[in-house]
Amino acid sequence: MVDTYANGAVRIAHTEEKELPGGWVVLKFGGTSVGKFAEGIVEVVGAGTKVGRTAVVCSARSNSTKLEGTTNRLLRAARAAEKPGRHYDEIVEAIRADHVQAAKETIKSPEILLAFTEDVGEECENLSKLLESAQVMEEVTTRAEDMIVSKGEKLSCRYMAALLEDRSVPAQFVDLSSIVKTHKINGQVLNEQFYADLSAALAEEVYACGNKVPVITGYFGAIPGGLLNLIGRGYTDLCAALVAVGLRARELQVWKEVDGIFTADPRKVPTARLLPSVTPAEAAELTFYGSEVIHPATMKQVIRARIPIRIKNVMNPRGPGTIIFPDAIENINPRAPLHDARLFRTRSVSDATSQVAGPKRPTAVTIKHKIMVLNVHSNERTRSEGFLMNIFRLLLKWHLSVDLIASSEVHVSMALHSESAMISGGGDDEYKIDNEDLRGAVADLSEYGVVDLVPDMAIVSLVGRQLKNMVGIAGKFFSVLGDNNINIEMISQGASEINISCVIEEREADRALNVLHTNLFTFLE
Ligand SMILES: Nc1ncnc2c1ncn2[C@@H]1O[C@H](COP(=O)(O)OP(=O)(O)O)[C@@H](O)[C@H]1O
Ligand SMILES: N[C@@H](CC(=O)OP(=O)(O)O)C(=O)O
Repeated sequence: MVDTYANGAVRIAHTEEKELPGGWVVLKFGGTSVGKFAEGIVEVVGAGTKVGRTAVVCSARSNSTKLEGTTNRLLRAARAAEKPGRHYDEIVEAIRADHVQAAKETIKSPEILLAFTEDVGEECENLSKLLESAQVMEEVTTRAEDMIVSKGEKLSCRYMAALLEDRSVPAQFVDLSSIVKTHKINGQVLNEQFYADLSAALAEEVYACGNKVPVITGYFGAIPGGLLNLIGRGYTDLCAALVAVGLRARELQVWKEVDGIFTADPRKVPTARLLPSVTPAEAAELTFYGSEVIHPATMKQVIRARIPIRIKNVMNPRGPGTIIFPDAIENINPRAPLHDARLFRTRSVSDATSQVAGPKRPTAVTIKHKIMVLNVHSNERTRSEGFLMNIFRLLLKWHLSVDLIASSEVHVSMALHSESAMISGGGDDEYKIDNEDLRGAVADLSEYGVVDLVPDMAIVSLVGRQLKNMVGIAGKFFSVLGDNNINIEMISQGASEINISCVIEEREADRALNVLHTNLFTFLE
C-alpha cells in the first residue's frame, strides 16, 4: 500500500530520500523572475526533478521592477491603513487582479485556474481584514506589517505551484508564515540555535511534501521583532539558505536575471566577463560594496554548512552560472564563516598559501552608490583614544553604520550609506539634513570637533583573493583614477586583504568603473 500524507502526497522514507540520485537541490527564484519568467521557471524545475530532488523557494511577484512589485504594494497598503479612509482597497484589488491575470495568461487547466482564483480571492479577503483591523487599532504593528507582507509570497507560491501542476510537475504549496514558534526560541532571536532549529523545521516541511515539489514561501514566520526589521528585504535568499542547510542540500541555486557574477556590473561595463567561481569572502565583499548578488546572511548559513551556491540565469538556464564554493573545512571559522580562520597571517608574497597558479588578477570591481562622507576634525582638547571611542558611541546612539573609515589621531572620515536620502538640496539650492538620526549625530559630534558632510559620493572597490599578492596593484588602482581626472575623497586599504576601496564623486562613478575595468582587467589577458 502507498503511504500518504493528509494532503495526498506520497510519503517517502527520509532514508530513501537521501538515497535518491543527486540529493537535494534548492532553487530560489526572485520576484521579478516569477513575474516575468514563470514558464521558464517551470522548465528549470521540471528539468531539476529529473536529476534529483528539488525544492523551490519564491519571493513575491514583481511584474516589471521590484519597486512596482507586490511587496512594495503591500507596504504601501500598510502605510495607507495608518490613515483614515479605505485607500488600501485599490491596492489590494490591484494585487488580486495582477495574480489572476498572470494565471489566466499561463494556466491551461480550467480546474487549476478556478481553484487558484478562489485561493487568491481568499488571501486578498484576509489581507483586507488585516488592513481593516490595523486601521481600527490606529497602528500597523511590526507583527501586522509582517503578516501583510507575507501575503506576497503566499500568492506568488500558490501561483507557481498551480502552474507547475498545470504543466504536469506535481507540486505542493508550502506556507511558512507560522513556522516560527515564538515560545520555543526563548526570547533569543536570530542566534545560531534559532537558525539550526528553523532549518530542521523547514526540512520537515519539505519531507511532508513526499514526492511533490515543495514550493515554499520565502517569507518565514512570525519572528519577534519582525522579519522585515531584522533581516530586511531579500529575506527569501535567507529562507532558501536555511532550507538548503536543513536538507543538507547538494547545492543552493539562486536564479536571477543575470548570468552570474561578472568582473563588473554587466549593465554598466559591456566588456565585463562572467566569473566561473568566486570565494565566499569575495562574494560577501562584492555584495556589501554594491554588487548585491546575494543576501549576506544567506551566504553565512550555507557556507558554514559547506553547501555550494550557484548563481544562474532564468533567461539562460543552460549557462554554467557562477559558483561560490565553500572553503576547505579547516579554513572555515565557525563564528565568522566568511573569514579566514587563521589568527596569524603573513602578507609576504613568498607565503606558501599565496602561491596561486595562473595569472594574478583582481576578481571584480564594484560601485556602491548613495554614499555621504562625514568628517570630524577633533578639537585639540580631546585625546585620540577617547576621540574615536566617543565618535563610535554617538554613531551607535544615532543608528548610523559606517561602510568605510579612514582615521588619523585627530581626524576621522567615515563613508555612510543610506537607501533613503539623508540630505536634500544641492545645485543652486542649499543642502539640508532630512534625516533625524543624522541631524542628531551631527549635533552631538560637534561637541568633539568640527564636523562637515560631503554628499553625492560613491565607493569604488577592487575585490579579489589575489590582491594581497599583487605587488603594486593599489598604486595602479589609484593612478588609473588619477590619470582619468577622477578625484579621490577618501582612501581605505589594508583592513581587508581582499579589498581596496576609495570614495569618489557619484557623478564619476560609472566612468570610474569602466576605466578601472579597462585598465586593470583587460591588459591581463
Ligand atoms: N559584478 C556583478 N555581476 C553581476 N551582476 C551585477 C554585478 N554588479 C552589479 N550587478 C547587478 O546586480 C543585479 C542582479 O541581478 P537581478 O537578478 O537583476 O537582481 P534582483 O535579484 O535584485 O532582481 C543586476 O541588475 C546586475 O546588473
Ligand atoms: N519579496 C521580498 C523578499 C525578497 O527576498 O525579494 P527578492 O528575492 O525578489 O529580492 C522583497 O521584495 O524584498
